[in-house]
Amino acid sequence: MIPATNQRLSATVLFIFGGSGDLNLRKLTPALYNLTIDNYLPEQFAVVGLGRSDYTDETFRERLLEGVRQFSRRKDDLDVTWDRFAPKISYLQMDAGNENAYGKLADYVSARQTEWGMHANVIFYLAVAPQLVPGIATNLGNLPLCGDKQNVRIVVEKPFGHDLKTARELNALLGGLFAEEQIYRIDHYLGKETVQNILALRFANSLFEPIWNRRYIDYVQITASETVGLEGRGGYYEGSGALRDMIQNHLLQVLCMVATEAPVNFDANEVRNKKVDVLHAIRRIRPEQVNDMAVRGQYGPGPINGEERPGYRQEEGVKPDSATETFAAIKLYVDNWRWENVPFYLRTGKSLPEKTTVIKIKFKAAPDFAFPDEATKTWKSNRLSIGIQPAMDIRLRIQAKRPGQTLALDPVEMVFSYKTEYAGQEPEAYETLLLDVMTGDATLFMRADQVEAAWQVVTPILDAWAAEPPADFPNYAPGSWGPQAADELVGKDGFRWETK
Ligand SMILES: NC(=O)C1=CN([C@@H]2O[C@H](COP(=O)(O)OP(=O)(O)OC[C@H]3O[C@@H](n4cnc5c(N)ncnc54)[C@H](OP(=O)(O)O)[C@@H]3O)[C@@H](O)[C@H]2O)C=CC1
Ligand SMILES: O=C1O[C@H](COP(=O)(O)O)[C@@H](O)[C@H](O)[C@H]1O
Repeated sequence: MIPATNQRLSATVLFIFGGSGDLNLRKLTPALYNLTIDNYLPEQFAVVGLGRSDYTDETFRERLLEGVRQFSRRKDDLDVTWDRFAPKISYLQMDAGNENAYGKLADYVSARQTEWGMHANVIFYLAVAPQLVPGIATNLGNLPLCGDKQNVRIVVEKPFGHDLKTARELNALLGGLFAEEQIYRIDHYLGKETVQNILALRFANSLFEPIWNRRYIDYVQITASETVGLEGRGGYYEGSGALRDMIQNHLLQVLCMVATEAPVNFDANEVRNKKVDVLHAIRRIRPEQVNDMAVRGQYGPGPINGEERPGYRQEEGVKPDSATETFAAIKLYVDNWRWENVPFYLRTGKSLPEKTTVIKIKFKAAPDFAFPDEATKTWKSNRLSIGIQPAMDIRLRIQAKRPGQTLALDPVEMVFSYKTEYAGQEPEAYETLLLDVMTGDATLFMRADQVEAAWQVVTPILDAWAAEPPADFPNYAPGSWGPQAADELVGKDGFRWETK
């Protein structure tokens, strides 16, 4: 989390493997640029992009400036701030598979330390495809400078492993090369303001905690829907699918924020211990239960918002008979004192009608016997909606008396909106996360056991789906809310999906 005060950071060298890639262009450089505007970066700061592509420092900076123009949340005073930031950027052409090239990184750090006259923190950010991670980590781990547990950190992007086995292998590899406190496994949802705010809402207000349990809550729904299709990421997505891409990481982390017990303090390990307890408490789905607890879908061709779209199987990099799911909905139970038998429904998908991530917490209905029948026609139970994005808000639905001489009731909402309250100036997730890596705060990052516990939750579903290829793919139209079976998943419990 960004420190309450504009605390001074130590001198830092940040290496970005995948400097020439999309993540750096869209997210990392715009985030660093915004941290520059806010004066969070230390005076002695250097960022080095790495890749095989041919750039000079100058052409690399030009490319990144384009990225800032296109993707930064703020562009005001662009020339002035860019001139302040650009000299800190350089490019190093290097094939990550060439183990002899890594000495150059150590030389670069020594040169900066000599120039600055001080020791520097060193961060290696691995913004590369997952298959490159073991090799890069091994070469870095062999550098003597990485023995400095205090000041050298490695950041690993998602996906963290392809399944439980490969996640364990990667954890074992990283654990043999680095101390756990040096390893920062990114889940960018944890950097979102609205996700962090769940803990503030729950534990900085006395109002909610007494009713935040099975006695008062009917169910929890977490939806992360996207209108986009593959956006050229077929090569990655085809081997992943919605369950691995979104639920194993982002949505389970959001579930943990909703379900966790109160931490005693906000130390990284305390918060992560409490969250991993939730993952351990999730009821294991037995193979014969998978069809009752999980639904998968894949979009076909068709129009979305007036635009004709190819089906998933027609996208580049996708097999014509692909069994990869672009939609997944699952039902989970958290078997502990607080949550016994409260269903948690999670769903995500591509080519859906809207881009939204929202949590709906539905409370049990109040008894209505005292009110006349006419008054209860629109009776709705209380519901807390936590808008993660694009709407960043919290809405509490209550019943109100409609003004007039008759006793009629309407459901109405009490709203807290970031836009009205904070003028929409929230930092992007990557700003928060990069700053956290620089300050050495791992609270919002995944610990090895958390990643593995999350894989354990989805493993039975992944196994069952792999064993039985879907017979009905493609089974939803672009612009719809996924396959009909997803409605039945909640419908058979007497509920329906809620986005509005
Ligand atoms: N893009 C996004 O919005 C998001 C991406 N991620 C994750 O970030 C990671 C990177 O994704 P993304 O930026 O989209 O991928 P890209 O394909 O755009 O970039 C891959 C990068 O890896 C570099 N690279 C590939 N092979 C080598 C090599 N042998 N030696 C050195 N560099 C190499 C490429 O550089 P060059 O070609 O110059 O060698 C390029 O800079 C992935 O794990 C992805 O899942 C996570 C969330 C969002
Ligand atoms: O990690 C990923 O997240 C994005 C969605 O992120 P958001 O912040 O826009 O909600 C998703 O499109 C992508 O497939 C996935 O890899």
